[in-house]
Amino acid sequence: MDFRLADTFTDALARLPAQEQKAVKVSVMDLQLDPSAPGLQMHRITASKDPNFWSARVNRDIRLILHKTGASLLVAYVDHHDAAYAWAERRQIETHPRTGAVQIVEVRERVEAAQPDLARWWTPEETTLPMAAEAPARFLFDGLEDEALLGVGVPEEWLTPVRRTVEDDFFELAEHLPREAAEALLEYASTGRLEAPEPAFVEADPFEHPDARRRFVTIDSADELAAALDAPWDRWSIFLHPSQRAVVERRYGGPARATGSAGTGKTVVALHRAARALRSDAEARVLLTTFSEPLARHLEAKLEVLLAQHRGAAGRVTVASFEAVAVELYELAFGHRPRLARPDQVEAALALASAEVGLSGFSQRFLAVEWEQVIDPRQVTSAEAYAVVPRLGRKTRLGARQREALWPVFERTRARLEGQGLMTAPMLFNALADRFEAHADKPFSHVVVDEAQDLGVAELRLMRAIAPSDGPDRLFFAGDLGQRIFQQPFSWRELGVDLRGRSSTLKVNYRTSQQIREAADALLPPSVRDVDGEEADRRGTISAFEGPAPAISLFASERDEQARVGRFIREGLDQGLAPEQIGVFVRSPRELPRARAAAAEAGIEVIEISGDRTEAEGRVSIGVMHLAKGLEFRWVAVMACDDDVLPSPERVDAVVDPADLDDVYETERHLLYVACTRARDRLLVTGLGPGSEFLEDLVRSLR
Ligand SMILES: Nc1ncnc2c1ncn2[C@@H]1O[C@H](COP(=O)(O)OP(=O)(O)OP(=O)(O)O)[C@@H](O)[C@H]1O
Repeated sequence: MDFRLADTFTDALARLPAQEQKAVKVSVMDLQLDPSAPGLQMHRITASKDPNFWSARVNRDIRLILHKTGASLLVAYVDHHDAAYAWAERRQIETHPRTGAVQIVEVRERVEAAQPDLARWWTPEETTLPMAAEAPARFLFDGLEDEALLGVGVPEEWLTPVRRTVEDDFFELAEHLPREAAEALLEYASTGRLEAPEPAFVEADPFEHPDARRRFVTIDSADELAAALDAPWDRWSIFLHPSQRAVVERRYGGPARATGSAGTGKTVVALHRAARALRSDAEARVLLTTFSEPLARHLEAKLEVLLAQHRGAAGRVTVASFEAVAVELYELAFGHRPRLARPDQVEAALALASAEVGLSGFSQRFLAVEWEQVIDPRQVTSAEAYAVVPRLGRKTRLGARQREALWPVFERTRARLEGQGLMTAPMLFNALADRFEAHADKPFSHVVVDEAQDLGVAELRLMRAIAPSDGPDRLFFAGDLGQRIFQQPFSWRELGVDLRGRSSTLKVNYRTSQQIREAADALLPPSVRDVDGEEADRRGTISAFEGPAPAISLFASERDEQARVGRFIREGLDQGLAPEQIGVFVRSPRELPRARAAAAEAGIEVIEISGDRTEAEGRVSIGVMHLAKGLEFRWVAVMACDDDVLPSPERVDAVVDPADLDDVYETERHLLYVACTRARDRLLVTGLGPGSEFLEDLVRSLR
């Protein structure tokens, strides 16, 4: 007999107090060992339309709800006695006649009995369209055939309510529908496209249908059960969206990538891929890497959840930032720690070299950009190499003469840094890439990279060099081109990382409400292509839940702005949020005092997000937008979006190549997008009037 858990059970378990959770876990473990479990005093729930629902006694008050058939025992729910019975009486578990997926379906009569006002959904003749003052309401799905609605998993009994849904009712209705149906309808409501039905899943076990697997998990061992019961609040660790699962389970013959807008679960997919490599291959040595150490620590904590019952696996995985892993590998390979040059040391070396050579006609700024974007990452180490290096995307053309004149400056700069025993980060990555490219013996069997949009040329070379180039699933990248804030675009294919046919886009946003996501998406083009022509398309993305629209306010003075953000923070705290569930972001350190002042207005302590820490109990997190990446908060305020703050005037002024201006604008937009998409439930964007030009797109999306 198959033993299964439903997400409705793990969600309900997560809501119980710790003591009761413990008792429930013991009962569920007993049940797995012996499905007849006489100690649990099972009773059929006769008031349910579904004859297979049973209750099982955990203690005097708590009841498990089980769904038993000849072939399957499903733990469906848990709650206090009356609430548990009411849950089962209101539902039935059935295989959808068209899709073939098992669903938990709410029974019409019970819904009507519990919420009489919803009876209107089934009485179309009485449903009249409410008259709105501005836009007249309309039935959202009136034009769809039954067959189309059934094809996306709408239960038969719910066809009428779906047909009669008006916009204001939609999210309430969606709560009652299986997720696959709600998502398909939401996509239809926002794009006018209804996904084509999959061929029905007739032969196989209906619990194995991809839509069933997002809510039911089959448990094969006591270890698996313990892992699921230990972290019931980490839904992502067990229940994946079919599009996530497809990427997690696919066997890739070459490097592969998952893209998707912020919050679609790219990190979740990266974590599952790393865990899968570790579990499926006892010899695997996996690198899971991302762009900063705090994010690496977040990944590590989450990976622990996935590997809770695979103790041996933990010793075979390294979780570290791009730079930290490079430093560690360098030490192992060369026997000493690299000393990394600070930006001011590089600038000083360039200035000295330029003076020594007597270079004229090129600004200091030009030299710095040429070094940062061409010479250093592309490891140009000779005049001959510089003469032919492609200066991708640079609009300032450099003829042979000019390159000849410039080369001695870069040569001396490199020599000076080396003489001081210093390396830049790209030098470090390239030195290691050279070393490992030449060796058949690689430090890792699998490399999984999160935040891959911010890999530079040298980092990508390194990632490619430290895992074998043959064999499946060696290199996996998760990233969103719309969140690129550090690196210039370049061709991955030119570096031997060809993603053609192995790039997938995730479309369901689990983090951010529909309203916040729609506003933030307005900051970016709907679809972008990378240098190699691979498309990342944000169209058709939907959020798993809805909430209030974001608020955008401009003020005449910083004091007024701070008072508004202070009230926002206080409101969150008064509504029961923990301070660490609130984040406040600004463009640069110069604006941080404004965030501090706002928190002071709310009478709450802050922690400043840094390279080492992102949150602290009892404190609101404040930080610059660059460090917002990968984080999430229930409520977010993005402050100081003034017209002379965003885009950063320093960056705009420093542009020497006209091509860079577009890139500065693009990455400044990305920063605002990253900051806004950290919000789960509420977003407030503020600034001094007239405000950043980027706010116009946000405002337009709210009209
Ligand atoms: N299948 C799932 N079930 C439940 N929650 C999920 C699922 N997938 C993702 N989430 C949750 O959604 C949120 C966003 O996921 P994640 O951080 O993986 O997204 P992302 O695409 O990497 O975001 P970003 O681009 O902003 O870094 C997280 O809180 C995560 O736990």
